[in-house]
Amino acid sequence: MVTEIQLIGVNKEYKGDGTVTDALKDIHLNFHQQEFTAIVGPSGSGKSTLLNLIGTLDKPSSGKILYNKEEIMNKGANKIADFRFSNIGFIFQQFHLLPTLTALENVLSPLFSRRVSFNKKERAQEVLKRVGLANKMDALPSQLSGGEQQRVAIARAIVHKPSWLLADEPTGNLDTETGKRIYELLKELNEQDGCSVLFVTHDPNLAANANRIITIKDGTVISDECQGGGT
Ligand SMILES: Nc1ncnc2c1ncn2[C@@H]1O[C@H](COP(=O)(O)OP(=O)(O)OP(=O)(O)O)[C@@H](O)[C@H]1O
Repeated sequence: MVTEIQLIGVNKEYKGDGTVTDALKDIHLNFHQQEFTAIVGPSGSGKSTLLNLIGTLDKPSSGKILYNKEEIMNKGANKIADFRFSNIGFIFQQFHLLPTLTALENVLSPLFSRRVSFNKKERAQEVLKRVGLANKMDALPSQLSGGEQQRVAIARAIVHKPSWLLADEPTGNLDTETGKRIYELLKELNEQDGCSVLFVTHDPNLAANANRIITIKDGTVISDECQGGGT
């Protein structure tokens, strides 16, 4: 299990149409197991880029990211995918559910073609119950509210038992009250199930309740504050 993630001198540039965007510049950060961290900053400051790099969805242009002191992105594509499957769950603002699959099938989808030590269907049912959707397993995404869809997406993100949950504006598409409940669920997964959580948010109230707040501006970390225990 990955207990520590270290970013050492990480840069990310995007090249295209003759322009180069320096999305992240010389980032040095350490993340530890069971932290509950908010990443904040203005639009375009590099928050999603940071999350994608930590989640092995993309490679730094230079610098290193170490997982328990090991570099993963220099391995082959299959090894990287296996690593991601074992360790990381993603949650997005837009939910990204497959519209023709039921809630249960959506939650099962990361397990297709994967060999696991548990019963897939039982595990999917268990995580749907865990997020409060025991009575919606057979519903299609179109039959669910935004908050319920995000719960399905969270169940899908944790079905393979990752130790790190990376959430890119998980409440960005939800009204304040629903967003708060989704936030509470992430907090519960952190405190009760031991998931490390890194989440990007524009909501200062949600960020204020995290244990650690990292502020990014123009691709650099301008502050990194730990606070005693959150709520
Ligand atoms: N695939 C890409 N190709 C080119 N430029 C990109 C790409 N992805 C992001 N960028 C640029 O990199 C910078 C950082 O983008 P990023 O999405 O990480 O910011 P963000 O802080 O998450 O923004 P927001 O809060 O608006 O989602 C921006 O200038 C953006 O335009």
